[in-house]
Amino acid sequence: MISVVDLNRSFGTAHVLKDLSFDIAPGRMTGFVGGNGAGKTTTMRIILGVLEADSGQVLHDGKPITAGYRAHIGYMPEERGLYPKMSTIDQLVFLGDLHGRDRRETRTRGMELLERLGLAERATSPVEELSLGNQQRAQIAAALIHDPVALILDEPFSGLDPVAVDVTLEVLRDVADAGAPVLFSSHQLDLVERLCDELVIIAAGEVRASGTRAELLATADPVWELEADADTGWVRGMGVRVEEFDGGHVRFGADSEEQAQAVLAEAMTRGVVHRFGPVTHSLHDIFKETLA
Ligand SMILES: Nc1ncnc2c1ncn2[C@@H]1O[C@H](COP(=O)(O)OP(=O)(O)OP(=O)(O)O)[C@@H](O)[C@H]1O
Repeated sequence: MISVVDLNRSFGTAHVLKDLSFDIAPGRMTGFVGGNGAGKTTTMRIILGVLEADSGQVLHDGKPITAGYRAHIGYMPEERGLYPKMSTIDQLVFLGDLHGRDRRETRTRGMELLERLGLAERATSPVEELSLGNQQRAQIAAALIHDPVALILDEPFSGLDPVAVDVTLEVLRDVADAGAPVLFSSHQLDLVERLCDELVIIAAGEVRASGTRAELLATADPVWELEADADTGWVRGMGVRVEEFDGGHVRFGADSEEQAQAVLAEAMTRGVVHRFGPVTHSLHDIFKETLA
């Protein structure tokens, strides 16, 4: 388990991380979501030790994280950092060297990774000759080449086509399934919704919500929708919270299923009901609500 505990960090007068705390559990994919400038990259850089916090701690299994453990984390930084003139496979072997890995084994492992990521045919091309999406795949391979004990990935899916997203996801899932904690930031909520086991939503350097997808969805206020052939303005008098109203269509929050059913019963005495039921929330709704 990697834990960040009460992290604070300022740049000049801007206080960008404020008592930020969350866990990255082993064997889980944790999505780190927040708007531009929320503090995701700053947090990741502090976890990796490339930036210092003003206060707070990064723990590994409850103890201060060590340089030795950090060296074995697979990191994909926001500022991508491969050597443009070096071929992808040589790059991977070079990174393996830095981790003291056997060159022949690293080359084999590198080719396997490139194969899985759909980049094997370009293995010997200089990185600068790859398309942006393929450079991104090469970066993912670079984060994985030393069999990392944990993964911290800054926007790993940006710029990837849907097929590449799927293969990358499989590869990351394998790392998590092997027991490593995996944290990735993303703006793409649909992806986060599909990919991650746990979510941490931050805004202005503070955690606004965290938990599993189901836990977050359960925190959302239950909302119902009613569509009838007659005007539904009377719903306002039923003691529920009307969120949207447009003639025969109304969306409202109720404290209980019974209260919502009472609205349905009333609607049926007034005319034909075309549709009635609870509204299924998406993470997108939660995200908007959390950041509102
Ligand atoms: N080296 C720095 N010097 C000054 N300000 C910085 C520095 N690094 C980050 N900041 C500021 O800290 C805040 C948080 O930035 P950070 O990059 O962590 O956000 P983010 O959530 O990763 O955003 P994005 O999704 O846009 O990448 C921003 O206001 C940013 O301008």
